[in-house]
Amino acid sequence: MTEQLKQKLNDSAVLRWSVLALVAFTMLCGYFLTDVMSPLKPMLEKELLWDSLDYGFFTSAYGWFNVFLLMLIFGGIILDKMGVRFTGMGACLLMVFGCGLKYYAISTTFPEGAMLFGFKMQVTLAALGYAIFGVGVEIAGITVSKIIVKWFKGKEMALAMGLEMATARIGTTLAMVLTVPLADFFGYTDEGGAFHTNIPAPILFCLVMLCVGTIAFFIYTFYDKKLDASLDAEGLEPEEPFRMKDIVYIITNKGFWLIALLCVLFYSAVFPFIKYAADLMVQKYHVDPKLAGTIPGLLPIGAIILTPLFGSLYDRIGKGATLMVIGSVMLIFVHSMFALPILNVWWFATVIMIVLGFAFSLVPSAMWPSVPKIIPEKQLGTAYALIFWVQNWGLMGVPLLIGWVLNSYCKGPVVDGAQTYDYTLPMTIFAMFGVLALIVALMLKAENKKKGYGLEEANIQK
Ligand SMILES: NCCCC[C@H](N)C(=O)NCC(=O)O
Repeated sequence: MTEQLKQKLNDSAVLRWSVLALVAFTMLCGYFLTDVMSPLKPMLEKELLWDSLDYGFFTSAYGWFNVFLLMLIFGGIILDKMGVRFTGMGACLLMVFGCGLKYYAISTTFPEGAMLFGFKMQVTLAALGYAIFGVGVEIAGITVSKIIVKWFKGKEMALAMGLEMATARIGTTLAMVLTVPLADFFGYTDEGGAFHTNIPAPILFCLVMLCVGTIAFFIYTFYDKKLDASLDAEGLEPEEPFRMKDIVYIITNKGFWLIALLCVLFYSAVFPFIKYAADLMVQKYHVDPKLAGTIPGLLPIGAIILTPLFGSLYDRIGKGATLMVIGSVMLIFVHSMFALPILNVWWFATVIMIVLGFAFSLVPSAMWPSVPKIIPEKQLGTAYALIFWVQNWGLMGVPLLIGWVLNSYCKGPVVDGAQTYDYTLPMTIFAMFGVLALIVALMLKAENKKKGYGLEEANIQK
């Protein structure tokens, strides 16, 4: 066997970082669409006459099919059985289709009073599109995690996961910062002289981005084929086959459940918060609605810088379980500050958002690379899928809960035709998720000590 053949494809640093760039870009496009509606909440209420419950219902749709139709779990099984190329391409096509349906719903004027499943026709159709997209982006997420393990195991795995998440978060930042300017740029002034933002414009932009992201993933599939060939040439099985009984192994593992619980609790206090953060800036910190996405936009920016940094720290010195505990403490602090009636000024909100950026980097950069320490590689697709499935209960339920709480208990007076809200109760709910996340993080640290998962150990093999 020649020296060239003996070398696996992922031994080439240039190649493995290049494939990471391709799949991370696909995720960036997915994250952009995920949060594109958040800064538009006040405009949706004003222009399309949605209320907070409509918005909460629409936002919760992200998890409907993942949770109730078990699409994520099927996705994980398909991933372990059919491989990353087939599953990733399928996930990309679902994202494009879901986004297309959402664009159709938002750009169409339906007859007044038209209802579907008890909600406004437009809201329900947009939600259905978002639900289909949610299946695609989540399955893309587990596929990309598995791709990273495939290319980076025994190398810079946590750094690679951190960089992938950081790139994806650029999508969230773009959603926060670009959406309103895009909607305004394509807006129009009616005969009465009133200006109307163009809400569908940023969604169309996302649709185009998702098509480009799908092409990027398609290019990746060629590298993946080559990697499998190089593993074959080395006499290594590309991947061990998956068996159904592997699911039993995963769900009887206490460490797995602790990670899954920490995941749902932590992310319930972050992603659903992002959906309401722009509105919080307007309602509590009196930020101009046109700029309201800018401060929450800092959250992913902080994470973009810090997630790879903490990932690299975990690779080199370990302390994964401790990082998750510290991140949870910071989460409680941040949401308590947002809940308390103190310093209702934009700069304080900015400082607090930056601290949340730290927490939002610490926990994910330690949590995701910890899963392969608890679960064997051949079961990873299913394990990530099961964790995402548990997490999706929160991503679905919490935005709906917050929308309902706002509509039922937090309404203030209508000012200049716009409904005002008091965010104390929603922010207290988010802080409670932080408290529960801390308890689970401490339990995970104890379990690691007992079972020796190696969560406190470095990832890079010397
Ligand atoms: N806003 C995108 C939601 C993606 C959720 C996904 N299940 C996930 O948790 N990914 C890891 C991350 O930290 O983004």
